[in-house]
Amino acid sequence: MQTIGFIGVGKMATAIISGLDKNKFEIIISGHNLPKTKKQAEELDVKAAENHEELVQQSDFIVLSVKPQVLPSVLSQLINHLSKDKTLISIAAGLTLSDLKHLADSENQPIIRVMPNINAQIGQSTSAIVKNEFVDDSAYEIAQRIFNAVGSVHEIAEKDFSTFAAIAGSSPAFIYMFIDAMARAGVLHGLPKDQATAIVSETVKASAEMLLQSGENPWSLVDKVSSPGGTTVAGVVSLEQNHFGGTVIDAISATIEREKHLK
Ligand SMILES: NC(=O)C1=CN([C@@H]2O[C@H](COP(=O)(O)OP(=O)(O)OC[C@H]3O[C@@H](n4cnc5c(N)ncnc54)[C@H](O)[C@@H]3O)[C@@H](O)[C@H]2O)C=CC1
Ligand SMILES: O=C(O)[C@@H]1CCC=N1
Repeated sequence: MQTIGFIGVGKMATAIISGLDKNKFEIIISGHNLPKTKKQAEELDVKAAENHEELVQQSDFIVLSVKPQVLPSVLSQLINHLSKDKTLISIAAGLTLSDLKHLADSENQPIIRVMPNINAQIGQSTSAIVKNEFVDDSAYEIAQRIFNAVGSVHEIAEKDFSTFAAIAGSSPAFIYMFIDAMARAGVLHGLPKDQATAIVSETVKASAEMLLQSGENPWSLVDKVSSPGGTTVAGVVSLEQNHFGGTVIDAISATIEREKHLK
């Protein structure tokens, strides 16, 4: 059985570990506070390493799940313990395969970059994956299996990772903002907040399902909902007049821009 080590056990690592079948993968974790790591290991039903070095020694795959600003110092502690039969997987935003190779101080270290999202927590992450030339087919297939266990995996070119990170990694936050704003409008007009949030969430979920299942493009569905002289088109025109599309595009561009300056 392959052993997967997670360094940094915060929101993302916890979400991913929760979705993995412990009968198919051996899982080991290490953090920066041993008593806390041991408690997390108990809760997640996985092993705790005494330190990062021990984790690396015992792991076939090492998932770097710390913040991008912390990752360089973590990786610098691992340099002397890495070998070509161990694959590094980074889920950090903003650090390229080339940055990671440089930080690992190795010319031919197998490295995979993945961008998951918070929906891993319910087994529905939309993740992107890319590898360097030192990852063999079998390691790449196992890495894809790890992230397929918590959602879907898209192979994309590394040049598109910043864009993917914005429209899939960060976008759940923007979607929650949209849901909350619409629910608040429901409250303004008399509905209880919990009920309004549930109503909007169900509608957002079904509308996304509709797009995926029907294969129609979003604007043709907008037109289907908008009766001539009816209610929907009044709201559609108000959104347009208030720069809804442009505002969303600006937010994605700002997110992409920030990703490029994280390290
Ligand atoms: N939160 C999200 O929605 C997403 C996050 N990511 C990426 O995932 C990575 C982790 O993000 P989160 O889980 O959100 O952050 P987090 O802050 O919840 O988790 C990071 C964990 O690392 C631990 N840590 C700090 N210093 C450490 C060290 N020296 N050694 C070991 N552990 C240490 C912290 O105690 C914390 O538990 C980041 O690089 C982020 O860019 C990627 C996609 C989505
Ligand atoms: O906000 C962040 O930096 C991370 C990357 C994608 C989602 N959260």
